[in-house]
This record gives sequence, structure tokens and C-alpha cells, in this order.
Amino acid sequence: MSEMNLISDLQARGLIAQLTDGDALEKRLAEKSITLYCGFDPTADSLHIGSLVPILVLKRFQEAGHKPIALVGGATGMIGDPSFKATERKLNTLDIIDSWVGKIRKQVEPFLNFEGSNAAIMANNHDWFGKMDVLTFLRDIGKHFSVNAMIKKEAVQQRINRDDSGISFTEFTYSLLQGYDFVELNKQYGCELQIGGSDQWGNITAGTDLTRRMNQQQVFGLTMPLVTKSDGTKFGKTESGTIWLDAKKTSPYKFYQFWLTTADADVYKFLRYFTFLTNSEINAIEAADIAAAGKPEGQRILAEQVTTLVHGANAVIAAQRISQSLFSEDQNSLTEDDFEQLALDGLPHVEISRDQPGLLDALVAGELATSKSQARGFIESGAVIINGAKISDVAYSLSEADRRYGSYTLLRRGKKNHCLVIWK
Ligand SMILES: Nc1ncnc2c1ncn2[C@@H]1O[C@H](COP(=O)(O)OP(=O)(O)OP(=O)(O)O)[C@@H](O)[C@H]1O
Ligand SMILES: N[C@@H](Cc1ccc(O)cc1)C(=O)O
Repeated sequence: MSEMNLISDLQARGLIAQLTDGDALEKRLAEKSITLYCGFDPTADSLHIGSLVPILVLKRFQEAGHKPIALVGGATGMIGDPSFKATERKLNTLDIIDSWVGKIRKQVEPFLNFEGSNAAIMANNHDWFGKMDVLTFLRDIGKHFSVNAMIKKEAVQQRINRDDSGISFTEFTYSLLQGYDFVELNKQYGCELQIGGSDQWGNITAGTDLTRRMNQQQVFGLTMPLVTKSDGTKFGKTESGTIWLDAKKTSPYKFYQFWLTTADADVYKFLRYFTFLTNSEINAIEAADIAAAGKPEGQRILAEQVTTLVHGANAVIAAQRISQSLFSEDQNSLTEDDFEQLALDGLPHVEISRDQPGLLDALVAGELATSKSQARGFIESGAVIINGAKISDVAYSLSEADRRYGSYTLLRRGKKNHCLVIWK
């Protein structure tokens, strides 16, 4: 892809919210390979699917010949970005931040290529802030910022205007730190562009201004729209359940199911944001789905593409095997790892002691029946299935033979009420 095409492609995908001096940036991208960066703070032990948007944009730039820097905020993570956050963040201990820096680094690495002429770079802003003294910070950096202008920034407005939850001096200084990161990366690596979600606009422009003042260089900022679902909820750390990139926090099966159940109103937008299919391929999928009236393929393609990107092709095969076996008689193909995924978050589950093997009790404990007598009725009417096989004996006692890998039994009532028993 030629560099001119990159910005047009991002635009066509709906991936550009704001740009500083777009014409000059397009010109620079057309002239040469540039270095760009995006920062990720260690505010949790894993990134989530919202953070995948800028990670994939870094990858898009790298595939177009540019050099990406992924910065993990070892220093900024100690302070906490107040941008559009309603309340002050809790400070984490240095040990926790340190371990999260390592985890996030490992999560970003597989998306980028660390070899070749435009090899990616991993950076950590603790490398420069860790040794900077407070007087240098105040004299050399602070002097370039006007508090009058800072309090007008949209990202902190709600905190400035609230009496109940103000903003600490600590968080207020955050954008000076992120601003200075750009100066430092520009000095060390000739970095010319910072990208991020649109909530980062204030911090990014703090960096472009500061780099102009301190390094006398014109550098650029580009933000992506914050991805929301058609029901208005943000993709990120949400109360209804964050979709994490870490397979130990969100199983690849659940991850696959998440994309598979995308609303029709979102699916083509998400194909543009989260996959490397070309815009015309996505248009063709959309047109075919409209023609097929009622059985869209978009969701399956999205689930396969994003799960492959994040967890690899085998995770897609496993997710498809799991969903197929849950609704069929044959549950022998499920592997121990499949059961571990189901136990993590794939199905409702209940832990039962091995010395309480009664099926009636298990159905009640697993909330497949509200009482033993209701459970009896379900068994008599043939609605109860154990590991894919119908059971008709109301006095049935679950034995070792019903325990897959010694630990798991799949109970089902009717067509789709599942419970995984984990034996203790
Ligand atoms: N839903 C989203 N859509 C697009 N970009 C996002 C989304 N969520 C986060 N990002 C971007 O990902 C980058 C890293 O964000 P980060 O991992 O800090 O997530 P976060 O949810 O904003 O974290 P926190 O809640 O701790 O601030 C930032 O550039 C941010 O703007
Ligand atoms: N402020 C960014 C993370 C970040 C940190 C340092 C930077 O230099 C850039 C970005 C966020 O909260 O998502």
C-alpha cells in the first residue's frame, strides 16, 4: 500500500476522529517512512478490546512501511490519566505497576514486527522520568504550560467544574508527562506522530505543542473514534463485563462468542476497525449479507478474523468445536483446555463436592431446577441431558464415568440451559 493510501484507507474505515495538520502529515507520509507512537498505561494487568484499536492502527502503519513505537507508561501509570474520567484514580503500588508493565508489553509485542528496517520499538517512559528531578520538571517542562489553557481542556472540564470530585495536582500534571514523552521520543527516535483514542486528543496536542517549543520540530497527532456499540456502551472496562485480551481473563471461546453476537448495526463497522480485510472486501460481505436476507455471514467472519489476530487460528477451531459440541450429542471431542475455557467464563458453572453425587441435587445447585421435585419432573419428561446423553432415572447418581478429565460434567436442561459442574 502506498503511504498516500494509508490515510485514505484509515478515513474510509472510519478510523480517523481528529488530525493535526492533515495535509502536512499526508505529505510527510508520502515522502518517507516515519516513526510514530502510541502509549498504553499499566492501569490493569491486561489490555482490552478498546485498546486493540490503536494497537491495530500501529500495525497498519507498520505494514505500510512506517516504524511503530509502543510505549508502556511505567511513569504515567504511577500518576493516572484524568482524561474524561469522572473521579480521581486510585494509586497502585509500584510493585503492581511494575508487574503490569511487563504483562502489557508482552501483550502488545505479538502484534508488531521487531525485525527489519522498520522494526518496532518498545519504550517505557519511566526510563526518562525515573531519573528526572522535580526542579528540572518544573523549570524545563512546566514553564511551557499555561494553567489557564489547561483548565479549559475538555478532557478535564468535568473535574474542574465539580465540587464533589475535583482533580488532584498529581492528575492535573498528567498531560505534561505525556506531552514530554513525545519530546523525548522525537529526540531519541525522530518520532513524528502520536496516535490514540479520541479521549487522548488533549494529551496528544500537549505533546505536539511541547515538541515544537522544545525541539523546534513539527510533529503530528491522530486520534481514532472511541468505539462504542450500537446500544451506546463503550468498548473498554465496563461494568457489564470487559472483554480482555488476556486468555486467562477472557477465554478465547468467550472472546469468539462476543464477536459472533455483534449486532447487525455494528458488524461492518467492526470489520473495518478490527480486521485487515480491505474495505472493498468488507463492502462485498455487506452486500452479500443484504442479498442473503436473514442469515448474515459478517459476524462469523468478524469472530474468526479478530480471534485469529488475538489468540491464533487454533483458538478459532477450539471455539467452533466448543459451540458445536454444546448443542450436539457428541461431547467427546471437547479437550481439557476446552473445559477450562468453559469453566472460566463460557458457561454458568457450579462447584459440587464429589461426595454429593445426586443428580437431583446437582440440577438444583446448578440452577437448572428450582426444587428437587421440579428436577424430578424434568428428568421424567426427558429434558435432562448429561454430557450429551439423555437420562431418565430420577435416582441417578453421577459417577467417575460422568466426570470428563476427572473434573467436569456438562448438565443441560432442554435445548439451551447449560450448567458445567466442576467436581471438588
Ligand atoms: N473503546 C475504545 N475505542 C478506541 N480506542 C480506545 C478505546 N478504549 C481505549 N482506547 C485507546 O486505547 C489506548 C490505550 O487505552 P488504555 O489501555 O489506557 O484503555 P482505557 O480503557 O482508556 O484505560 P483506563 O480506563 O485505565 O484509562 C488509548 O489511546 C485509548 O484512547
Ligand atoms: N494516556 C494514555 C496512555 C499514554 C501514556 C503515555 C504516553 O506518552 C502516551 C499515552 C491512556 O491513558 O490511554
